[in-house]
Amino acid sequence: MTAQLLDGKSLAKQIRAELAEQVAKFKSESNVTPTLAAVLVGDDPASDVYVRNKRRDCTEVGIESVLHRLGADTTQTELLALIEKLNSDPQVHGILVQLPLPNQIDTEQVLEAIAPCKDVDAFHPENVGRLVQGRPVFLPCTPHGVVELLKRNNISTAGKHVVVVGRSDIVGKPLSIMLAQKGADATVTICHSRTQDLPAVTLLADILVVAIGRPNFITADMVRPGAVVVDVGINRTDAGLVGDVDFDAVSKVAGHITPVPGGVGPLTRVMLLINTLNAARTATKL
Ligand SMILES: Nc1nc(=O)c2c([nH]1)NC[C@@H]1CN(c3ccc(C(=O)N[C@@H](CCC(=O)O)C(=O)O)cc3)C=[N+]21
Repeated sequence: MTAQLLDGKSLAKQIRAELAEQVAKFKSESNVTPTLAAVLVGDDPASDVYVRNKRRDCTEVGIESVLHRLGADTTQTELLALIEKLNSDPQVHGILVQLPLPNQIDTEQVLEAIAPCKDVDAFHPENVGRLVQGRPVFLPCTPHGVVELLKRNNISTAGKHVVVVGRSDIVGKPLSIMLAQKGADATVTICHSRTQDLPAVTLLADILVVAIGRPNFITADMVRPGAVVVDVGINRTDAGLVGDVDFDAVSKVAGHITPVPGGVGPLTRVMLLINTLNAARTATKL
């Protein structure tokens, strides 16, 4: 192991401490408690854990979280009715509908039903559009977590070649756009399952970000010595939780690397808290 570890877990803890102060100040000035409504449909055990962790984070910083648990057989109409209720509830500042949703649910329609001003995941097309135009209200949590992890470790992206592997709507696509924008100023290449000679491209990366959901997919021969490697993958295998990067091998060649767990994941959760506080600020005009 020669690479320097990018410790998301302790950074997230530090940011939560900063946030707790901001939340306390906001509460005393406004007499309003920032509130997140979390909607959990069905009984996926992983989703259960995620939502529990998010709610624990909320408690830690003084944000109220209200869980709405719906059965696996919930209909589209029932879920849309709940979202409508949360949209018009002035006590609720942020709405999180945990993904994935059961098969009978039209996910796109559900995400579009969330009021954009309460869309703390930034999944609504209005918020995606605003992000692309460089005037976001909310930043998507995982991409924002990656950007903040780099920033707080003094890793500049300006002028650097960032190679993003994965083009998902929740990570690869928005992250690529954010990194190419003014302020971040990276040169961005997006790779995906149809990319020809992927190692030839990843070897060019000053900063390599991987978000594809394939355990240990990135091997040492795909990484330029000294590169920064950010692993967004969360894969549950028989060997436990592993990322998309073969950590043991890649950490011998990389300059910096994120672990899984303890890398990007904890920061994703922190960004949800930031968005919820900002939603409450906007609703309260403070
Ligand atoms: N509406 C919605 N918004 C999401 O942001 C969202 C979602 N649905 N569905 C699922 C994915 C996944 N995701 C993670 C967040 C934190 C960790 C995290 O904290 N990971 C810990 C380990 C936790 C564990 O043991 O699983 C770590 O990497 O150290 C992981 C995954 C958010 N997602």
